[in-house]
Amino acid sequence: MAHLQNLSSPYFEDGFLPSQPAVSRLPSQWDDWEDVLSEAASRLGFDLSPSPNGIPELEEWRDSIRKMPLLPTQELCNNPPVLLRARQVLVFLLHFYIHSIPKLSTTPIHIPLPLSIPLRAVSEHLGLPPICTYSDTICYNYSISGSADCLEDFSIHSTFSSTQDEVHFYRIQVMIEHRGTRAMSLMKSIISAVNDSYLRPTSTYLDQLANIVDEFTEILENVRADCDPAVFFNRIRVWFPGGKLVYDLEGGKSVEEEWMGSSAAQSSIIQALDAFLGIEPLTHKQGKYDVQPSDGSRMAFLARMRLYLPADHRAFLNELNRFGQQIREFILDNPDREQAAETMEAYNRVIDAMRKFRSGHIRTVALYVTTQQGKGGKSGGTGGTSGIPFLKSIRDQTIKGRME
Ligand code: HEM
Repeated sequence: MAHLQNLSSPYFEDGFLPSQPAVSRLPSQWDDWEDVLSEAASRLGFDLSPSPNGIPELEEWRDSIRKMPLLPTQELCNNPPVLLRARQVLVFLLHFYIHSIPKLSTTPIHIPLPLSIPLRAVSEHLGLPPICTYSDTICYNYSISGSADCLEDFSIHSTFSSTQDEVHFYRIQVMIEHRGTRAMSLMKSIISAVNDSYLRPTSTYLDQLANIVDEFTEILENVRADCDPAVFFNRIRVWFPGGKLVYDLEGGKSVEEEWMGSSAAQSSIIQALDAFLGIEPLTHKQGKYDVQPSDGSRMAFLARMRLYLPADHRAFLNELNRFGQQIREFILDNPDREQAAETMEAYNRVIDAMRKFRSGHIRTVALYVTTQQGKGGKSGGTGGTSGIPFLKSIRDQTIKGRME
């Protein structure tokens, strides 16, 4: 059997959170960005929410973006924690900018040079699109104080709405990614056991992996403790969507691009589980609920969401996906049928845990999105999907991954 996986990958040790978390403020050279961001949070966060008419009185704030000096990015690229904060500040400025503009016509929004140029340079360096992603709201937006045992140990650097609800919403996701580190190290042990053709340790580690996914479900359901569904729906998620944007470039040029918004569908740890279990051909298969951008390109939603992960994560997940096919064959074709049956049971427990996670997630979306829509909001997910019907289709595909 081919040994496909490079076990020295740092993702098996550190998970997908950066090994050095982002700093909470950029050095003074980039004060212009930080100051305009603080200004946005204080003006936009507390009592204003974006509406179809935008927030015309914030024209003055938007003008300060246009008048910012064009700051350099070269030095940022040599200092990862500072680079990650720069990326996060720039995408938050971008989303404050685009979602505060009155949407009176369908004309794409121009992103002014002082924002567009550094944002595109930093994004290119990280292999991320020039739009807000899950990495920005979650992975580059926290620091740990304490032992990381409880949500309060995670400090969140920036929010759109300046609400505690948004802080809690982000903390839930940071904690899942943080616990994901243990999932990644178990995946490494399983790959190693499979490479050595050991069935028994494979079962033990699969059982432990199922427990971690169960823990994800518990953490997810705790979102209700401190994030009010109406606040989430009306004041938080409204900042996440992407759109068709025209990024100004030097020399009077510009480029028009369409990007989807930030969604936890861009979580590397959940994508890693699908890849590792070999169920990507099911969950990443094109289906009737996949949203497609207006450029005519067709792709399954979760496969498209992978394009919103940092380039290094994408490359790693593609490799992990090849292992996923291998673990299924290892169990199905193993000559030791008795022990293989036990391992299959353990594998199915992980699939069941993923199903439970996705069912818990659907209940959460029903409360935070569907119920709120009934109160007059706009439908669908921030990634542009139909929401529940799409999520149910992914959950049902997950169950098909069970081995008999
Ligand atoms: C208030 C809480 C949440 C709401 C309202 C919510 C909403 C949604 C929606 C509407 C989608 C569909 C895709 C889109 O259009 O964006 C989605 C997808 C997804 N969300 Fe959430 N979400 C929440 C919390 C979480 C958390 C804490 C996680 C954990 C990392 C998570 C993980 C995912 C994943 C992995 C997908 C892709 C579908 C799948 O793999 O099953 N979500 N979410």
